[in-house]
Amino acid sequence: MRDARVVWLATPRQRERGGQRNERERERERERETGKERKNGVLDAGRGAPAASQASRAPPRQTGPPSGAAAGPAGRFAANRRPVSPGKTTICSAASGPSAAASAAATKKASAAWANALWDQQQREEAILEALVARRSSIAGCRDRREKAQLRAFSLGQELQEAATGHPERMASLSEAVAIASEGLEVVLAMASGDAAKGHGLTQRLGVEASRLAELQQQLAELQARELAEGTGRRGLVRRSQELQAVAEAAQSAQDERAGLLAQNGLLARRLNNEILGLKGNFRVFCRLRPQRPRSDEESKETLKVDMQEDRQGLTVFAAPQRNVTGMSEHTSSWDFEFDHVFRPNAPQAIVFEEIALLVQSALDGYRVAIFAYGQTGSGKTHTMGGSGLDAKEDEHAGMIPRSVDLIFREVEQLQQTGWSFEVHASMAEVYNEAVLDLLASRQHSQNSASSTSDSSSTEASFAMSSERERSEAKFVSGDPQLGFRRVPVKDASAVHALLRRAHRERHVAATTANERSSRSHVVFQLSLIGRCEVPGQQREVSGLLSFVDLAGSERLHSTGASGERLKEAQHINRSLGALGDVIEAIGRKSSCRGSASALAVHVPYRNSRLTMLLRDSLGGDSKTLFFVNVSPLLEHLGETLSSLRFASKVHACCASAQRHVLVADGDTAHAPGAR
Ligand SMILES: Nc1ncnc2c1ncn2[C@@H]1O[C@H](COP(=O)(O)OP(=O)(O)OP(=O)(O)O)[C@@H](O)[C@H]1O
Repeated sequence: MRDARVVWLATPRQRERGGQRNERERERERERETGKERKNGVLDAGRGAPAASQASRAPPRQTGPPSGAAAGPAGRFAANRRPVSPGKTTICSAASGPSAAASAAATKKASAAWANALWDQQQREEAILEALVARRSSIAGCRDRREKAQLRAFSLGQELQEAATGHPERMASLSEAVAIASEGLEVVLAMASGDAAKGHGLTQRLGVEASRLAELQQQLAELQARELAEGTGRRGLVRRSQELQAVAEAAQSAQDERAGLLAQNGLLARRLNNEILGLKGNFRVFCRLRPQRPRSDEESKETLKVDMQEDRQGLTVFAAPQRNVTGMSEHTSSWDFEFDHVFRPNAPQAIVFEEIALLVQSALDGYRVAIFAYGQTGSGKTHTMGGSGLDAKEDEHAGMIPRSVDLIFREVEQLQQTGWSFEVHASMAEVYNEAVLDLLASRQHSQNSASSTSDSSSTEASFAMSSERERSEAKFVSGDPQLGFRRVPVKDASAVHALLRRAHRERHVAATTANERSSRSHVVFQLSLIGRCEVPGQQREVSGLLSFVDLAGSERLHSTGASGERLKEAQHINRSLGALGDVIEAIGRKSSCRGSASALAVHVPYRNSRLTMLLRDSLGGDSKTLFFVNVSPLLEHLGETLSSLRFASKVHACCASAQRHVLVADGDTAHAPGAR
């Protein structure tokens, strides 16, 4: 376009002047060349046959004249001016004389040299001519081509001028279009530039978004993988939990079955236990001899002579030998007694407890069990029942009560594993001069909390806060002592031990104010046991009662010579012990005629004393009763010892009689309330 525009911009006048100048130059050039040709006229002849000139150039420089005439200008020149051979020159000189010959030879030689030089010059000129001819030919060719090109350019210029002249409007419109297109292009370029900037920003954002997207995709993939894994894990957990549930159900059913079997086994064991007890007798009497206390005033006193046979559960008590009136002979009185078991003075508490453990356990089967300690003052009743201070749970001297409490709660714990649950209540009362005192009553306000916890110190502290007046006023139970009794719920053995310690202190306080009242009163400690079995198909409820009775020391009024308060106490004690004996004797008779109409006619005089009223539920019927008769080792207590042993022997006789009747009437059946 630009070339076209440049060509188009030259004016016709300019182009005409350019053409005239070129033409004049060409004319001048032709004249110069024509002039040259005139000067070189010699050469003009050979211009028409350059090929022949070329061919004549072949023979090289020679020492003699050419052998023949050469064709063409070179040949002609050679024919006119042939170089002279020196040999021929010598021959010529010999014919005309020696000096002439020498001169001729020299001339010949110079002529040969001149000819040769001329020959060389001629050769060079020919070469130049040939080059000139070739150049001229080339120039002529160029000139022709230039002329043709000038003609062609001229015609094209004319065509262009015609085209420009004939289509100005189109050119203008094209130019305008080009301008518009240029503007449009610029706009497009500007837009493209803006778009490029925008595109760059967008590209950057796109990059950020792309990386964010990639990140999100990766997170999604991770989540999906995790979800897959969790899904697998969840499925595994569900499967595992189902398996565990199945195992748990199987274990539960096995446990139920085991519990059922255990319950049945326990039941059978207890039935067997109770049958053994039944065979041994529901009334039993154990005799326990107290050892002589070392390092006491007893060491200097005469001891009672007692003979115990190995092959039987009995003993023979000997009086001191007595001389007859003449003094010539000596007589020793002796008394034989039979009991269910006799413990020697050195028998430890644990051995004694072994003998009563089954009896204690039967209270958990719904039996009413009563364990009495009977004997004169200082014979070891309290020691047998409570041990050293009633709180020696872990002590080897711990008595039957703390050991029984521990056993009961151990058993309760084991029974819980077989589907049993127990409610245990404790009560403690004292019967003094036919009055019943509730030893747990004064702290009733704190009993519930005290019983539900094994923190005995807090209960003791609260108990200590109440004044002695409050305690003494609150403790007396009027009316039916069984109804007035407070039964305190206890959760474990330590709660019971705490109660026992406090009751012991309470009793001790009373003893200081009432002068050895402890030995002049009966103390009754009871645990009521209500058990429920929840095993399917074996549901039942049992209610047992375990009573420990530390009886007041028996006393022979005529031998002690007591009077006043002591006499009154002794009378109450003897009366209540007599009433107890009567009740036991009536129970024995009733048991003897079990199953007959006369059994109904036997009246059991429970209401003859506060003690028997209190123990009404613990005596008779299907209850199990054990009497410890404690014996002092001192000879000086022989009278009291014999009295106690006779009382115990009477009880044992009744029990033995009743037992024989039971065995005859019921065969080997032992009555088990829990088995009903
Ligand atoms: N089996 C025994 N072994 C060792 N010491 C004993 C035994 N029995 C009793 N004692 C001791 O004999 C003394 C009197 O015993 P204990 O107080 O138990 O008699 P008690 O019959 O309860 O008297 P009381 O009727 O006056 O209360 C106590 O010091 C006691 O420790």
